[in-house]
Amino acid sequence: MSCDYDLAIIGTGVAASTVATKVRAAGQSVVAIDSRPFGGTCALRGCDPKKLLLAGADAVDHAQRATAKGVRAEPVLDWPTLQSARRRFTNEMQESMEELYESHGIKGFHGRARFTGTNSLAIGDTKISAEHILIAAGAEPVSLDMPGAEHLTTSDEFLELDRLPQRIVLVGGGYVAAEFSHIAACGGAEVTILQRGERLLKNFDPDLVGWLAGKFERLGIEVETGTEVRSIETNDNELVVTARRGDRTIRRAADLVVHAAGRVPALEDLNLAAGGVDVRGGRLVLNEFLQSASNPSVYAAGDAAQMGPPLTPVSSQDGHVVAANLLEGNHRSPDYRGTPSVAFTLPPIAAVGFSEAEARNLDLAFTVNSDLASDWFTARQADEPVYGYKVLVEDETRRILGAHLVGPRVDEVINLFALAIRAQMTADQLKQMPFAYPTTASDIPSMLS
Ligand SMILES: Cc1cc2nc3c(=O)[nH]c(=O)nc-3n(C[C@H](O)[C@H](O)[C@H](O)COP(=O)(O)OP(=O)(O)OC[C@H]3O[C@@H](n4cnc5c(N)ncnc54)[C@H](O)[C@@H]3O)c2cc1C
Ligand SMILES: NC(=O)c1ccc[n+]([C@@H]2O[C@H](COP(=O)([O-])OP(=O)(O)OC[C@H]3O[C@@H](n4cnc5c(N)ncnc54)[C@H](O)[C@@H]3O)[C@@H](O)[C@H]2O)c1
Repeated sequence: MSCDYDLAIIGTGVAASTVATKVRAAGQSVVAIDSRPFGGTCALRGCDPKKLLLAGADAVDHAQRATAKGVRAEPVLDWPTLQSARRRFTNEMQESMEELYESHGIKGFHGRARFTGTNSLAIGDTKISAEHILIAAGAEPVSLDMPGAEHLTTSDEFLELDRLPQRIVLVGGGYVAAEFSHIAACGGAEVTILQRGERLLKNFDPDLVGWLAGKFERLGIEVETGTEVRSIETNDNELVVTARRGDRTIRRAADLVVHAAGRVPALEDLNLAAGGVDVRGGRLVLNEFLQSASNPSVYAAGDAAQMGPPLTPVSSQDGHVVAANLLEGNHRSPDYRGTPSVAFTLPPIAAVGFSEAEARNLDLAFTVNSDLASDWFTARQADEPVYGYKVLVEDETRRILGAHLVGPRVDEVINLFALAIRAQMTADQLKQMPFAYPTTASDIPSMLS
């Protein structure tokens, strides 16, 4: 049976566009389907718009820290102006993504896709068939089974707020809560984080997160850990959040309650059973080639596949892997080693490679170089006392096993450690690098002694 297209792709985010452009460039016919404007989460509702809002927050934070350098005026974040800048960027991004698909000769459909057979999809009343189907549908906020969950504001909605409400509660204490709390606090809001876990930012080193906690305090952010949100009620013009901490009940009144409690693969309405695509525990069952174990015509990539952490560089790598496997037969598997991750707090916190706990669990023999470096030049010139590092160096090989950083510009410096890990460089080779001075990177040799 001949199909309408060689490849049909559900989604138009980083994973989807990587595969679409490569497969189309090889001469195959490709159709991409998205129920929202083309471009996906990172460009339109995640990394980029968030970092634009953070740029405003960062300027306010820096000016507040720089009084000792003669900065005098009390900075104010004008939220509507900041949002106009964000909106301009997002609108341009949407347009350029639509153009990208068109200019590559990739057919685009706007609508919700669902499987109707092993090689077929329906988008509303339109039916299409394809030799291969890629699920690159991303992730969505995990549904919270509690009374009043309908009052939660999603991260998508937070990033588009026309007005910043005065009292904001964030449910959860991971990436979204940490980043949004710093944006909102610098915008003048009173912010509370209610986190079920025992600490904030579980994907980052606990000592460094402890050092960063001082900054949450300085920004006036209330952080309650070990606290599970149980319900949200409306009371006149406000929301009341009820949470449990051990046997204590905590209540907070708020104007806005934000969902920051995690995201799961967006698989729910894909009708995967009709496509013969197996799912176990809310995740697609995939082989090492990112191919469905039950339907060889189907591949998955990015947040929808969740083979690696749900981050943009992982979606991009998955895209390259799937494109290679589609074009040359199954031969490539993703290798997520040395993928850096950053939570863009003020200052940022970053990690790459093994955590100290992971390295100990693996019984590796290694040396830990770690310090709170508030008195180093980097911290002093930036007026930011939150500056510290933890670098793990394997004893026998002297290779970098993991690097963990918090402080000014570590979101850039972590990429150098990622490069060292991917290239299997030794600590001694890295120490001999002539880094430009004075930069945060020029501290690297001192982190390796
Ligand atoms: C607030 C926020 C901030 C983030 N910040 C960062 C960051 O700083 N750095 C980082 O590395 N990562 C960040 N991430 C994570 C990053 O955005 C994702 O890992 C990445 O965008 C996933 O890309 P993807 O291509 O897998 O899916 P997506 O970009 O999510 O694309 C999936 C697309 O599929 C569409 N879709 C879903 N179901 C269907 C259907 N049935 N029919 C049609 N279309 C459908 C969706 O509309 C969506 O456009 C952030 C995430 C969020 C939410
Ligand atoms: N800078 C970045 O790279 C970045 C930024 C934002 C989001 N993201 C991606 O998006 C994903 C989702 O981010 P996120 O921050 O929503 O999730 P997360 O998984 O980072 O954190 C969610 C937290 O919510 C807590 N939680 C769950 N239910 C709760 C409840 N009822 N009450 C209180 N706490 C509760 C959990 O204990 C968990 O610690 C992340 O996994 C990340 O990969 C990345």
